[in-house]
Amino acid sequence: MKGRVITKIKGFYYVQVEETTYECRLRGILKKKNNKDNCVTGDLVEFGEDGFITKVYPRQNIIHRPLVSNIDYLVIQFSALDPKFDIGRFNILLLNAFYYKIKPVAVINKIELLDEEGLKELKGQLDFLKGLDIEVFYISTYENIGVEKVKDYIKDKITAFGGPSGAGKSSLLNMLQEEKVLEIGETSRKHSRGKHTTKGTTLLPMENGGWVIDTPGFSSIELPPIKTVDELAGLFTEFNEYRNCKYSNCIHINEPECGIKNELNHGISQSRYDFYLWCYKFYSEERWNKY
Ligand SMILES: Nc1nc2c(ncn2[C@@H]2O[C@H](COP(=O)(O)OP(=O)(O)OP(=O)(O)O)[C@@H](O)[C@H]2O)c(=O)[nH]1
Ligand SMILES: [Zn+2]
Repeated sequence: MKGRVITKIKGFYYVQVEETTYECRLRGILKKKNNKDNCVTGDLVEFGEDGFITKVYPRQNIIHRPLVSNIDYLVIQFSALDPKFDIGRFNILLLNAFYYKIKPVAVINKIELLDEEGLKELKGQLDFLKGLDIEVFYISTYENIGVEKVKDYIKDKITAFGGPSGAGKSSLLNMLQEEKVLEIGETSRKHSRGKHTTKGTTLLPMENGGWVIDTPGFSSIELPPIKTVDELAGLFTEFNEYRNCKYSNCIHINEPECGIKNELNHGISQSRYDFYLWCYKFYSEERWNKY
């Protein structure tokens, strides 16, 4: 049978096939010593009637904190106020999403705290997301505004969360996941779900299909291990269209006739370009010269 690993508890893998969860183990041949990546939460696997997993399907992506694979969306969640929205930190999360090949979705919570003027200003700051084909949801978990729309959008997918402390990630997670506790087969009861069992990352099912990852993973301050300036520029996907620079090795900083700089305030937003410069400075000073 083919199913999805939704959690790992003490060496057992819980594999969901439609409405049922099976307790499985990994075939020895699939185990590599000291390798936690053999089979992880999120993996699509093949298993037999004996409960042994015989195959782990190729992954679309994997992250290690929390350890989980095949993530479809990263919800980048901030609050409008308290704590105040921070475009710099927002861009850092966006960079992570592109680096780990996870489609980003922006969620701004606590909008009931903003007046009309404030909301307009915030929308202006996030206007560049249209050009990146990224959806933005303005929500309030307190007043249940916009939560259903988020739910619809991430239906049938695996969704991770990131954002600063206090943005309301736990509040949103609680509203997205299905109320009923997962049904786990008899045999597993002795191993599972006690308060003190060590448990891996868990996919929490949503009512209409799909899962949310139980632990918010990405922080708004960590920068991904980008190795070169080309790799960095490649993660600004809005640059792609305008890369008709005079010099083929242009890094879009001081060179003349740069296709990116020519597009400033047209195809390329100033705030994104400023963030690119900020990253370039950070990586070249703090990372790239320290081999
Ligand atoms: N005003 C307002 N407050 C909210 C809303 N949603 C959540 N909060 C409050 O914001 C605070 C932080 O919410 P959490 O859900 O714990 O935030 P979090 O992002 O999980 O925070 P960490 O666990 O620190 O990462 C709590 O006091 C919530 O009650 C909202 O829509 N409006
Ligand atoms: Zn250029």
